Amino acid sequence: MTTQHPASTPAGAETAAAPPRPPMLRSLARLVPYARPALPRLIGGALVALAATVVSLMVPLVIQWVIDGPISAGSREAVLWGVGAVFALGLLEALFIFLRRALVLAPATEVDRLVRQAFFERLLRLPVAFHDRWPGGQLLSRMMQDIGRVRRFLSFGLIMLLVNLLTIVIGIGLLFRWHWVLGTLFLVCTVPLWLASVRFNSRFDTLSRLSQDQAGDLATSVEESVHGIRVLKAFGRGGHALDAFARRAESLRGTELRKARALGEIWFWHEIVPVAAQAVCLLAGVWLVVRGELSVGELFAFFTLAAALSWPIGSLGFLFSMLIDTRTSVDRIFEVFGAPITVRDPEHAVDPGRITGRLRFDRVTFRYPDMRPEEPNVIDGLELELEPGETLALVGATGCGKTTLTTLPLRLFDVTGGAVRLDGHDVREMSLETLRSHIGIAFEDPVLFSASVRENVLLGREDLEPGSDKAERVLREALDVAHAGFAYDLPRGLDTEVGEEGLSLSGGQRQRLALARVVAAQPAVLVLDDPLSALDVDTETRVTAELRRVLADTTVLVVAHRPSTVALADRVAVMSRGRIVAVGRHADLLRTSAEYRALLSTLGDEDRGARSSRGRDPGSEGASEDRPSEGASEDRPSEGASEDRPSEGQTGAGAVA
Ligand SMILES: Nc1ncnc2c1ncn2[C@@H]1O[C@H](COP(=O)(O)OP(=O)(O)OP(=O)(O)O)[C@@H](O)[C@H]1O
Repeated sequence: MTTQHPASTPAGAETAAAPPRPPMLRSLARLVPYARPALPRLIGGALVALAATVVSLMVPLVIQWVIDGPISAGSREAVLWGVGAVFALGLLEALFIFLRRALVLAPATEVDRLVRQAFFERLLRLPVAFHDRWPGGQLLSRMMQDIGRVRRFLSFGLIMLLVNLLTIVIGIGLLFRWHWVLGTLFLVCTVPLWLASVRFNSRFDTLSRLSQDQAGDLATSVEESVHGIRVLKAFGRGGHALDAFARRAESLRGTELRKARALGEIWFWHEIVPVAAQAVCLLAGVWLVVRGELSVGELFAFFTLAAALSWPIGSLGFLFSMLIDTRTSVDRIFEVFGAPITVRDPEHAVDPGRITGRLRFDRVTFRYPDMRPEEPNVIDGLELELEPGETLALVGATGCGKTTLTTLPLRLFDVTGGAVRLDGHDVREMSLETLRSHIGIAFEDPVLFSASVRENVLLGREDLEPGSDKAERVLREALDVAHAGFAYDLPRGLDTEVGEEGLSLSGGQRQRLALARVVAAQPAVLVLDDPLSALDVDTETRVTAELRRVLADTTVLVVAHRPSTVALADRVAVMSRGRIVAVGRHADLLRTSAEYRALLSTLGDEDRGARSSRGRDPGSEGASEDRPSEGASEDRPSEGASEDRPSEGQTGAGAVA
């Protein structure tokens, strides 16, 4: 992703429509709902910090009293009392600082946890369209880095900023108490500081956003490279990925350096101004003492207080930079919170009762949200109906919209026109939970989680008590149907952790576990997006036969990329440019549809090409790709039903010709 600044959202269209940035206070106020449980302790921490400041400001007053009183009067005992009081005030201040830390640490971590949890929950609820557009690294950096920054600000920056500002106001008020000339001089001397601060704030604000977006880009580089490590290695592109990473790291470094320079500059002003103010005030103070308008004690106290104000003034630059960084982080976090949840439960969900599995695409139109207006709809007024218990294969040229169509019944995307109906109900009228309990999906690219085989396969069966007899039965049946018996031979059997994304397994093994998962869910409607593409033909044929037997009552919509997958179907629908152009039994279509014949011949070519380049799934048993084994061909559902269902030879280009 190229960095987008200042409103870093990944899609160009979304950036253009990005809402205006809220002012600082409104931006930070969005944290209040998450900070509410922690507020009492945070306020307590702020009060204690204020008490520490008040105590520290009392020291100059005691000093003034000691100099003008006991020292002038020569009372040794009173001087000792004064020294004791200064010591006691120092102790009290240290105690208050300790208390502040103890009070705010735990609540800040609690806010951190709450925001993190809400952020993750939001990520889970946001539609697939959102995740298609946002790079993972950007989300990860917001989740980890930005939320961590908010925690640090709540536990330290916010309180110190408030307390130091208050200290400065009270301190300058006290300076006026001793002599208005000194107070005015001190205040005037700080004017360059405030001017430098305004310039710093706007400059640092821009840099802050840039660096945080660049950190997100960097995280995306790592995420993409780790994810695609096999491709990088296979193509020897590790060096290229490293170069790209180094360039991004260098950009981030550059921005961080500019930030550090800006911070260094403001630190300089914050350090120099109090010292310069003291020098000017010293001159004026001595002159006032000589004129008898100020006592020595008052002058001494003035400087003690001015010195005590050095840290609050000096720290402001750093605290403002923290504030700006935090505001940027809050903006970045709330860009995700503010992203619309477009696929949501209806206000009044219908309960469809028992589902028979009639699936109808009713003049369905669909286009992806980020498509340009001149691009045609991906699905364009498509009509298709699947009878309960029917298996329908969807075939079509690459890019015609098959995968897109499979995402619509489950509402991974919502149709942009028409409706998908399940047993006559528009799927948008049902709650997502109900809908997803009736429709299952298996993708060509199977995703497994870092969990055991058992947990992965039973992912959709929350209703089953883990380890119960029923759960075990469902698990074993699903593994049988998907021909995933290899799972029993893994080092810890079904308790074997399959590793991140199941990458410790072969592609075919992952596909079969993903298929077992959808079979175990026992939905009324099953949507299969070429889920057996990594299997050799014989294993695929056996799995297909088993699916047909077990899923006799299940409505199945299967995307077929090869003739052997068409064997699963009662009927075949031919898709072209987002529409169904022919639908019928395989044999009928062979006779009546030239498009189908042409398509099958290309599918046959692709099939052979794909299988010879892909190689056989190492986990599958059976014959070689080109010569089906005897046993396998006996198992074939197409045998004896050659009229209706294509066998390998029939569906290839040769058969069609
Ligand atoms: N997230 C997306 N945003 C924008 N356009 C997309 C998106 N996903 C797919 N498309 C476009 O939609 C069209 C249909 O894609 P789809 O994946 O549904 O085709 P397909 O028929 O399944 O192709 P294949 O057989 O190669 O898998 C393609 O032109 C594709 O570029």
